[in-house]
Amino acid sequence: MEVKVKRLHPDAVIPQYAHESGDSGFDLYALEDVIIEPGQTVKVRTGLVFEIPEGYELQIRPRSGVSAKTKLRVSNTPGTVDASFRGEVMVLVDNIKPCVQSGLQYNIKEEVVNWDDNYAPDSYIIRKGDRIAQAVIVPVIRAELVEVDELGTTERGEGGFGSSGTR
Ligand SMILES: O=c1ccn([C@H]2C[C@H](O)[C@@H](COP(=O)(O)OP(=O)(O)OP(=O)(O)O)O2)c(=O)[nH]1
Repeated sequence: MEVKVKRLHPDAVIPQYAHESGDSGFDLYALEDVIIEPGQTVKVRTGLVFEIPEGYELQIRPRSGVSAKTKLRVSNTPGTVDASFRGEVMVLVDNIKPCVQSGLQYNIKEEVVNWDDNYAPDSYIIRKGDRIAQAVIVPVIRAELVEVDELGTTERGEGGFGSSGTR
């Protein structure tokens, strides 16, 4: 399947699947440097516009490495990029690191990059070209939603939210 992608900036990186086959997704690259302070949510530019074929969507998901190594999280995972969307794809990222006033600033490898009172403590810097998230193209079903008075019964019924216990 072919998916058209347009760069809004010459520095935007056209993503590729890392392996010739078998990868579900391709990484999304930050277009520019962004500092994220503790508790902050930022929109990270990719510099890319996609033309997703009708019947599909692009989902933005976290990279496990970034989640395992840092306190950066994709805010709205999975982010939905609609087939009809012709704007720049942005990645919403939260810094959930509690601010302990350490004066340290980290990069996405969780290496300390600054120790300087000019930087907000416990902030992260995402550098231009960092792979901050991944994207997966998935089929979607557009259902016809029909209002009714009665629904079919099931064994589970209304049980949910831990009703079966945790073990
Ligand atoms: O992480 C995301 C999520 C969404 N979008 C873009 C593509 C998507 O098609 C559009 C709208 O997203 P969504 O439907 O999640 O936003 P909404 O809050 O429901 O706003 P809208 O009223 O614009 O649909 O924003 C992104 O670039 N990144």
